[in-house]
Parts: sequence; C-alpha cells; structure tokens
Amino acid sequence: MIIGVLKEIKAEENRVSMTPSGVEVLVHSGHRVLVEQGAGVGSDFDDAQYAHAGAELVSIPAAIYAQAEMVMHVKEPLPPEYELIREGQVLFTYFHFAASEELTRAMLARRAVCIAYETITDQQGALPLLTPMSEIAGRMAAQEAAKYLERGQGGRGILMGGVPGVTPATVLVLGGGTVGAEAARVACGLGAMVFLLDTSLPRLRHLAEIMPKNCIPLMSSPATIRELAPKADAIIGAVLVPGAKAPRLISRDLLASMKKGAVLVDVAIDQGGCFETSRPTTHDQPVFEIDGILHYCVANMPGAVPLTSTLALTNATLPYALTLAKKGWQRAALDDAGIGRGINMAAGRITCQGVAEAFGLPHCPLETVLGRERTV
Ligand SMILES: NC(=O)C1=CN([C@@H]2O[C@H](COP(=O)(O)OP(=O)(O)OC[C@H]3O[C@@H](n4cnc5c(N)ncnc54)[C@H](O)[C@@H]3O)[C@@H](O)[C@H]2O)C=CC1
Ligand SMILES: CC(=O)C(=O)O
Ligand SMILES: [Mg+2]
Repeated sequence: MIIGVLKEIKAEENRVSMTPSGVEVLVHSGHRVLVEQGAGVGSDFDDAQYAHAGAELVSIPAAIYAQAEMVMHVKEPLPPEYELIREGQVLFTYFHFAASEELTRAMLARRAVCIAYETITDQQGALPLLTPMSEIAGRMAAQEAAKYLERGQGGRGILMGGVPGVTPATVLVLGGGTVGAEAARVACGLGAMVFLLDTSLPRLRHLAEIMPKNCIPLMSSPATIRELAPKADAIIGAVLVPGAKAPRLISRDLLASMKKGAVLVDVAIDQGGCFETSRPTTHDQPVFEIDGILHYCVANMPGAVPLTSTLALTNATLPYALTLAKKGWQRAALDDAGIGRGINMAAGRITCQGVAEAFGLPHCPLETVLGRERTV
C-alpha cells in the first residue's frame, strides 16, 4: 500500500503521525511511505531520519493526497485540504466529527473512508488510540489548571497544594476515565483536594482503590455538580460518550455561583465540550474569560508536548496502520469489530451512530456499506 504522512497544519500542532522508526517498520513490511518534507521537525525528527528509514520525501501535500491510498494525520483535515481528498481514500486520524458539522459534511461530500483513532476499540472495549493522548492531556490538564490559577495568568491566585497551615485548592474533575484519572492523580500529587465524578459505579469502585487519599471519587449527578462547583478553584471536564457530542454538565447559570478567577479546563472540547460556555481555543491563545471564570479549551493539548506525544501516538497507531495496510480497510473491519468501530464514514455514508445523531443525519450500519463495497 502507498501510505502518506502529512505535516500537521493546525495551529501550534507539533506532532507527526508516524516516527521514523514506525516508517521503517511499514517499509520493511512492503509498503511505500510518502512523508511530507519537514513533517517531523516539530517532534525533533528531520527529513534525513525519514529518508534513512526508507520514506520518500515529498515537498507538496497535494502530491501525497494524489498518490496515497491511506493518508495518516494527527488532527482532522482542515479546509485547504478538503478538495485534495479523493473518493475511497482512507484517512486515518483523529476526527472528532461530533464537534463539527462542517467537517462531517465535507468528508461525506469527498466520499472518503474516515477511520477515527478515537473510536477504535480493543477487546476490552477500551479506546487504544485515544488512551495515550488522554493520558497526556489529563496530566497536562492539572498542570494548566495550576498555571492559570496564578494571579498573573488571570486566575484566583491560589497554589494548588497550598502550604502547611494553608488550605490547598479544591479541584473538581468531571469524568473518571483516562483523562480524569490522570488529571486527578497529578492534582493530588500537587496536594490539591480533588473530587472525581463519574456515572459508572464499577469505575468509581476501581478509582476508590487506586487513587490517593486526597481524591474522593463520587457518583456524578446534576445535584452533586451544583453543590461542588461553587467550592471549586478549578474544574476539569473529562467526560466522554464515544463518538457522540459531549454531555453539557456546567451551564452558564452555574458560573455565577463559582468563585471569581476559578479555572475551567475543558479537555472534552474536542467532542464539543462539557461546559455550556466552552469554545475551542488554540495553544497560541488558550484561555478566555466569561463571567469572571477562565476557560482553557485547547482541542489538541498533546500537540504542546510533541516529543512525548508523537512517540506515544506511534506506539499505539502503528499496529493498526500495519493491519489496515496489509488487509485493506474492509477486510480489517470484517476481521476486527474494534477496527470497524473506528470507521465513522465510508462511501458517502455515516457509519458511526453518535456522529449521525449529533447532526440529525442518516446513519448507515457499516455492514451495509461493506455489503455494498463487496458487490462493486
Ligand atoms: N483536548 C484534548 O487535547 C484532548 C481531549 N481528549 C478528550 O477527553 C475526553 C475524555 O477522554 P477519555 O478520558 O479517554 O475517555 P474515557 O472513556 O476514558 O473516560 C470518559 C469517562 O466519562 C464518564 N462519563 C460519561 N458521561 C458522564 C457524565 N455525564 N458525568 C460524569 N462522567 C461521565 C465515563 O463513564 C468515562 O469513565 C474525550 O472527549 C477525549 O476525546 C483526549 C485527549 C486530548
Ligand atoms: C485526542 C486528540 O484529539 C488529540 O490528541 O489531539
Ligand atoms: Mg479511556
């Protein structure tokens, strides 16, 4: 298969979808890998390393879109790329379609095969291509909350851990999955008092066993959120219903009950955000203020730590890229239902229910598309 690795064009996105060592494995498995010149620079990989790994360096992204059967990215395609995408071309990247009707309609119109890292599942039902970036974003979320709580950054001016004799910050984490647990762990490590909310009782039981004593796992409910939000110095949004728009857990009205200079970090912004007042921001201007509350809503947080993120991402994506390249997407999806769950769109149809529901568009089961594909 011909595989394309593009340079990311989203603001301050320094990751690349494949390391030189990943390219080497793909090439040794018999595939051609076209890498855009300079694609790895932000992650400290130069063109010579990719050439040494067997990649063909290409200067124009359009030439990669024209030749590659599978294009790998980190973030979703942006408007300048839309018209380069060919019918039936496999795009393998984070899409987060439920957050963008424009992207959804554009990919449908291109009739691309969109395989979303974030909805592929493994045999335990976990999200193996989302998890490493969630680990990073979760840890970062606590760091960013600590930073923006500083007075000079616009925050309340409270130190996460306090000091002996002085109360630490109170942190409310909504969602106790990968992001939430990592955020809570780092906030606890800094010494904060942490409330970690989830709707899954088995998950709360597990969290109660593994988290430190200054973390209190609690059942999430509107009443509990209403009770804790006014006490919080920082709230971290970390909920997920895979493929679907994030549930809205903090309304604008609730902001009025919160402390001025408190910080909201909406990690779930890539699925539309779990605070009513959230809108996506970028690393060059990560925060904005509404009703005296600071909002941090960067949709590609791991892009800020590319030396960690690119390695972690390739560790997770490479086995899937190898399978897709070897078998083709149809066979791969038939053999592994978890890969099938990654296919959000194919043949001009939406095959992920959450995405279809987000915009009231028709859903077509993947089996139907595969049946059609098999007969053409
Ligand atoms: N902004 C960024 O740069 C990044 C964002 N993310 C996003 O962070 C979000 C969380 O990801 P993960 O932790 O990996 O997901 P996860 O699936 O591991 O955890 C989500 C948790 O939310 C819980 N949940 C669902 N509805 C809830 C509700 N109403 N109240 C409380 N808890 C609820 C679930 O039970 C689950 O435990 C996703 O939207 C993901 O895409 C992940 C990485 C980077
Ligand atoms: C998960 C995701 O969207 C990111 O790492 O940017
Ligand atoms: Mg997870």
